[in-house]
Amino acid sequence: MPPSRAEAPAGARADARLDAWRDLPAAQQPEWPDRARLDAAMATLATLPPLVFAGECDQLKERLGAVARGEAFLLQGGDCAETFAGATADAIRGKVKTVLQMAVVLTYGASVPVVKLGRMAGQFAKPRSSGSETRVVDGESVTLPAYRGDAVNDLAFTPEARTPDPERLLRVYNASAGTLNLIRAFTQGGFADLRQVHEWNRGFVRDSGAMARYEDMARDIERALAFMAACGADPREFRTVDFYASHEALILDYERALTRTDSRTGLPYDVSAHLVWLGERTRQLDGAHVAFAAGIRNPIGVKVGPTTTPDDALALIERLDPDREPGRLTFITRMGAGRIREALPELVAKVTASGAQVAWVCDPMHGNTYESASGYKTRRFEDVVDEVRGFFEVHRALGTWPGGLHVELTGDDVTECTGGGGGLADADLGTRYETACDPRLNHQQSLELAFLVAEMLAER
Ligand SMILES: O=C[C@H](O)[C@H](O)COP(=O)(O)O
Ligand SMILES: C=C(OP(=O)(O)O)C(=O)O
Ligand SMILES: [Mn+2]
Repeated sequence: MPPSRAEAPAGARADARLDAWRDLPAAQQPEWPDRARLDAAMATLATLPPLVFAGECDQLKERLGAVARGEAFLLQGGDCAETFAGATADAIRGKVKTVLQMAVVLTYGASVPVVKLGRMAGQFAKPRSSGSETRVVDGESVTLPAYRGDAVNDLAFTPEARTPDPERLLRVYNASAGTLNLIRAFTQGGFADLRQVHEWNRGFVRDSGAMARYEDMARDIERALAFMAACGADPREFRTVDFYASHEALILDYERALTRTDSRTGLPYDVSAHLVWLGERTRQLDGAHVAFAAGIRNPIGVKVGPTTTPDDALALIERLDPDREPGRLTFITRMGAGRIREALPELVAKVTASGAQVAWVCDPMHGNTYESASGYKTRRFEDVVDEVRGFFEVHRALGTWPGGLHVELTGDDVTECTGGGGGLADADLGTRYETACDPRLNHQQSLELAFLVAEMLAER
């Protein structure tokens, strides 16, 4: 049926808003060699089914509203950069399992629901500090375009691999669809059963010497489960979990091609993920990314680094959440362990004083990256923990809610971050350094962080 005359102008207005970013400066966009091929790939994407349903985005928004009110805690985790080769059943299972294991421990510590959100099923594009990379190859200095994620080019250091290829964006769609399908199967099909997840945690604490100090908490969780069962809680209630998908909305052509009108409400949603976030490098108030995010109805995250002023934060709220909708806006702070205690208080205090209710989430990874003596990009587990501790201290002093944790992690036993109970040293980094971009916490470090944060939550 053709749209009624009354509806047509509204639709046209909505489209104009969704495309307003095209006239603005867009940071960190690939230099596609052939615009026509990009347009053809985007035309194909625009015909493909949504990856998520707008109603699910609304449900996540509601839950993030609870996070903002201090009634829930957010756990957001996954790779820095997903890769096509890494979208295997084992790797996906490992990440889902790690997030679920962490969530059980955090739920116990927080005594509120934990919202589970993967940096998964779409996290294929990366902003970079430099647009190019120089290496010495066969004694000669060679400079090529930087790797910008599998969405854009390939990690191999050759001119062919590093040339941006827009057809990769169709592979992003396919890899995201496959990943999301398996996540849904795992989390709805019995893999996520609370008793099973707890058994994994118990086994892990028992078998890993480094985790022995958490045995008491594991036993307490066991008792809580037995108590619930004794009270007659229906075990079927604990067989499934809601698990959402998120990624950085970096490549705006891709995000726009997957933006659709919700058939129920007529409102636009970016159906490439439940939540999308803007990065520290792309959150300019007059830039294309903020304009794009302003036009969609998904819950939105914004990374905020140590140079963010309270005025920046208030202006972001005005642009992205003018109606002060609960759960619409999450600030993901990434200050660095050395800066958080000075940089965060004024930001939180002024945003709170303005009456805006945002969710505050701690990314303790991106402010703590450095190059190790052995030449690997790494992070110290102790710095990660210290930043989270600073985050809790600041919120405690202000009487605000430390709403969640955003971490780069994998379920594999990689050696990318140093420290933790396993005592991973600088010299160990080369043993299994597999990330395509930033160093991730491995399975053990992730669980250890969850137990430590559960203690911080319980102390509140
Ligand atoms: O994941 C975040 C960024 O893409 C990453 O930290 C940038 O890393 P770079 O400084 O190596 O470009
Ligand atoms: C690019 C990232 O972070 P930030 O924008 O905070 O640097 C990231 O989350 O991988
Ligand atoms: Mn990263």
